[in-house]
Amino acid sequence: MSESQKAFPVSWDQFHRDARALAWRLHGEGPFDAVVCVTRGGLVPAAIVARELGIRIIETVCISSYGHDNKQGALQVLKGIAKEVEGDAKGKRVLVVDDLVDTGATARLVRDMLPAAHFATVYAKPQGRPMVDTFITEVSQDTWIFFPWDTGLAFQPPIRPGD
Ligand SMILES: O=P(O)(O)OC[C@H]1O[C@H](OP(=O)(O)OP(=O)(O)O)[C@H](O)[C@@H]1O
Ligand code: HPA
Ligand SMILES: [Mg+2]
Repeated sequence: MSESQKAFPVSWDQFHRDARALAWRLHGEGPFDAVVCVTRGGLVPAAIVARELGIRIIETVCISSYGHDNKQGALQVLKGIAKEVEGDAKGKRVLVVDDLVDTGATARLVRDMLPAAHFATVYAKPQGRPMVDTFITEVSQDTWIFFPWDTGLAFQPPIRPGD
């Protein structure tokens, strides 16, 4: 995260509520036969959505691009999608779940693999938003979202410095 970016910390509680809200919205879009989860960020929302919608076939597509410095590097597909989940219709009745879309590069790559799938994220930034079919909360492009699995409780200095 650079100094000009705003921080948007998300607690476990808030994330669960937002992922459940996503499941409610997706309930009207299905039915879906399988979930394809974009690891690793998509693992937690995929578990929540699959539980709510009664989907028991869960596949992963393993993609990495952002390092610990939160800078985007080249997209790397570490594992593709199994043929039996992809199906003949290139992802018809398949729900793809990720935690967020930022530039849209990851979503574009997965859409190329599964053009007929429904793509859902919990959060979306404006640049990547056109790549997503369903999302819950939009944040500005200059916001960095901090997920609960990446953070912990820490002292916060007061807004007004002093003692
Ligand atoms: O829209 P984009 O600019 O492509 O960014 C969004 C992607 O970046 C993050 O994944 P990351 O590559 O950091 O890997 P991770 O899920 O393992 O944290 C996030 O989970 C999305 O998958
Ligand atoms: O805002 C973000 N937060 C966490 N991971 C991310 N990967 C891309 N953008 C983000
Ligand atoms: Mg990811």
